[in-house]
Amino acid sequence: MAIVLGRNQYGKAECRVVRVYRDGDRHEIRDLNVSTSLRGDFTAAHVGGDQADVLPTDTQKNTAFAFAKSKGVGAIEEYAQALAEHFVDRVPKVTGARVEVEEYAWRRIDVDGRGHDHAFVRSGEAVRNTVVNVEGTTADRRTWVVSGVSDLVIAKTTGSEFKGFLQDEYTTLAETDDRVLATSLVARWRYADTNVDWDATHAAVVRDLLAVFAERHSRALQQSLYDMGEAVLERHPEIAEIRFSAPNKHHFLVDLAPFGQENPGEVFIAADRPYGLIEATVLRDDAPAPGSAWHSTPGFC
Ligand SMILES: O=c1[nH]c(=O)c2[nH]c(=O)[nH]c2[nH]1
Repeated sequence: MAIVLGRNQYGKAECRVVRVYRDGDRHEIRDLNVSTSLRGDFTAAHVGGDQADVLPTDTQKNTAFAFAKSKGVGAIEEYAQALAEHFVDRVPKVTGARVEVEEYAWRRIDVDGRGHDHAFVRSGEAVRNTVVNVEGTTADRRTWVVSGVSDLVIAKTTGSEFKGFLQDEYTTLAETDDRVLATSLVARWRYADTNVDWDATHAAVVRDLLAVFAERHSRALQQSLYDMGEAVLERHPEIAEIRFSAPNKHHFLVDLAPFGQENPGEVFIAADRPYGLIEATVLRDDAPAPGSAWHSTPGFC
């Protein structure tokens, strides 16, 4: 029997990069969480502790900050791609790089109807993210971009039912044709290529997800996810597939009868645990193979 090194990668997780643009009085702020991960043949580092081929994670962190200054932060997809290409091109042993970027949104503080020049408030609506995987150097480069959104907390107070489900001796859930449907949506979508207007497409996809959730009657969260995914793929030919992870944030009707009150869908208890966890992928049947697009992105079926 021999013991050998299996799959491995290494990098700096969660570099909190804040880039302020201060070209005039009116500043701009970009707030990122950047994680890098390099892969290749790093056997010598693991088996024997030889660091000769190892670009320290500290250097990877420094590069993330230096690029925020020298290249600026445009769309997070572009910034992540530049970083990933740098590591693959410049570090001899690196054959693949994964760069994940989350972006926290800020908006200007409104003072007398005008957005302040240099004071901001975090807008907590959702977190935009991207994962860029690059393999091979210039002549033989492959790039995969998966972008998405997390913490998109959404609810509808009607237009949702759940009935006709399988029942057995353990079933107690009542059928309903009018319930609150709520989730904290995580969606990630894989682009078919890299020739994309990243900011515009991201905004449009989020708009489409929200509109379908709002307007389409839901027979179950599963159906809502499928409908949302189908709409995104119909409207965005540049997207090959979309994956969802959606906790069903149950809202249970409170029994107010002991207090002599009726409760026609007005007072709910929002339970935080346990929750149903509904996950689904919606894709084109002729979607290009995912390759390394989903490398190290857990939490999706
Ligand atoms: O939308 C739902 N899907 C389910 O699979 C499920 N199961 C459950 O108890 N409630 C719900 N709601």
